[in-house]
Amino acid sequence: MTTWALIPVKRFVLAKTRLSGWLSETERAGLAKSMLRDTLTAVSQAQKLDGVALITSDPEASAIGTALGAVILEDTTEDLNSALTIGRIALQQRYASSACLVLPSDLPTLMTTDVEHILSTKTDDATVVVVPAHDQEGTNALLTTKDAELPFSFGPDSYRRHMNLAISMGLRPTTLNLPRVAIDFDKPGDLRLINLHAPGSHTAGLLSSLSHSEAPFFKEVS
Ligand SMILES: Nc1nc2c(ncn2[C@@H]2O[C@H](COP(=O)(O)OP(=O)(O)OP(=O)(O)O)[C@@H](O)[C@H]2O)c(=O)[nH]1
Ligand SMILES: O=C(O)[C@H](O)COP(=O)(O)O
Repeated sequence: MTTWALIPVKRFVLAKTRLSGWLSETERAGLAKSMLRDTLTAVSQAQKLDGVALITSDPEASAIGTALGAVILEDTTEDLNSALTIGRIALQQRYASSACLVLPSDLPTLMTTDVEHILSTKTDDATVVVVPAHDQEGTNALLTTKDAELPFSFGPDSYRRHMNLAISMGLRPTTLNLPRVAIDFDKPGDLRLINLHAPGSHTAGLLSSLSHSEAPFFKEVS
């Protein structure tokens, strides 16, 4: 089985809108870049992967991806689920990929061993593995295989939706609760988790540089 990771990256100027009440567009873009670097650094070292692809329309994200060894797929849709669907097909056609691990680009505490753990759960050609976000609402990792081509349904409450979709297709999806995969950074309160679990990460460094500013964000969460 040939397994690829597929990481979607939204244009940095549009990133982290849920933090827009606390951080400027420039700060949010910087945060998204740092998180991409952390995520990609962990994923690209996974021995069980045959390749890593980014799907994006952002030139800077493409440059970061290329520098860290990823293949770049162009996002012509600017819609997450459409982009992932196109990306999965492209990986099948160009690289004979038969399993696809989707990971968002905002997992600053992710470690390579977490990726290996998810991949070792793959038992056959009809495997679906879902790792929920720490709020048990989002999907922070989704492994699908060629005989279990779950349609992508990211968006609010996607964890439950992905599980229900898999069950409705007659599949038996596996849920993995992996604390470091579950930590994404969507809301101010998530900052505590990052400082606690990934003190040496690009993301923690960026956040510490921002904390010297007057951003009200840090006052609220400290
Ligand atoms: N290629 C691509 N990636 C996307 C798109 N929308 C979201 N993503 C990526 O999908 C993952 C989850 O993103 P979201 O939670 O929707 O967006 P976010 O920027 O992290 O946060 P919010 O703007 O607050 O929702 C991240 O890796 C995003 O960069 C899209 O339209 N195209
Ligand atoms: O499941 C999803 O759509 C993405 O992971 C986003 O969910 P989030 O709210 O956890 O970022």
